[in-house]
Amino acid sequence: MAHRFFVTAIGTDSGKTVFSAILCEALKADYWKPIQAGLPGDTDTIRTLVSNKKSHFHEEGIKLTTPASPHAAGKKEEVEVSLQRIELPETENHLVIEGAGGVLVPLNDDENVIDIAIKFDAEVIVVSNLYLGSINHTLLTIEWLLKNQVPVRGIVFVGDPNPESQEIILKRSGLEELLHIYNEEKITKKEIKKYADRIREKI
Ligand SMILES: Nc1ncnc2c1ncn2[C@@H]1O[C@H](COP(=O)(O)OP(=O)(O)OP(=O)(O)O)[C@@H](O)[C@H]1O
Ligand SMILES: C[C@H](N)[C@H](N)CCCCCC(=O)O
Ligand SMILES: [Mg+2]
Repeated sequence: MAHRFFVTAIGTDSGKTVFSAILCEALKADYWKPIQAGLPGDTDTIRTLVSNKKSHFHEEGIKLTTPASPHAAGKKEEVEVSLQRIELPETENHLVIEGAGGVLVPLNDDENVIDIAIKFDAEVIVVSNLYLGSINHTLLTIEWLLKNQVPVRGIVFVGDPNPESQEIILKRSGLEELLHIYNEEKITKKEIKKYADRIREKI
């Protein structure tokens, strides 16, 4: 059966696109960014990072150029941002869907980015950066997801190892660590392939 994953994080600029590239490479999966706010778009970045020839990069659902929360970017550009306007691309392949920012980033007055994962029955993967303060951000994100019955596949840590933080997050959440992405000097196709080899057997 084809997997459908939704990659979220505990904030913005956290490594969702990098991890999405890794997951696409590991599964030769398709990629889709349902709401893009800001340039360059993540889909173009993913194209430069994925090496396999099977992955297909679908057109973004809603494209905004303003680097802001989708609700604000939509208002500024006079574009309607709503769940109803976002349609799943057709594919038989595994699909990696990348959110925008974190779970409760608003699309509009009533809807949030995470509603996209719920609408399309995707399993959520949480990218958790390791910085002072990240325990709270990570556990709040996971608690919200689990209390709202959103299926969470696991956690991906990004950054310098912090065993105390990682252990307590895993223990309190009961979730599995799927991958640890270290701080790399540069993110290129080579690093993406290296991490794809590590996550392949876990997913
Ligand atoms: N492990 C890493 N090592 C070094 N640089 C990284 C790593 N992970 C991410 N980066 C860099 O950090 C920046 C932000 O990462 P990325 O674009 O993946 O974040 P994002 O969560 O997708 O952001 P957005 O919310 O805008 O979609 C990028 O320039 C990326 O190359
Ligand atoms: C511009 C940025 N890179 C993302 N596309 C959107 C992030 C929205 C974050 C909103 C917030 O949580 O304050
Ligand atoms: Mg991104």
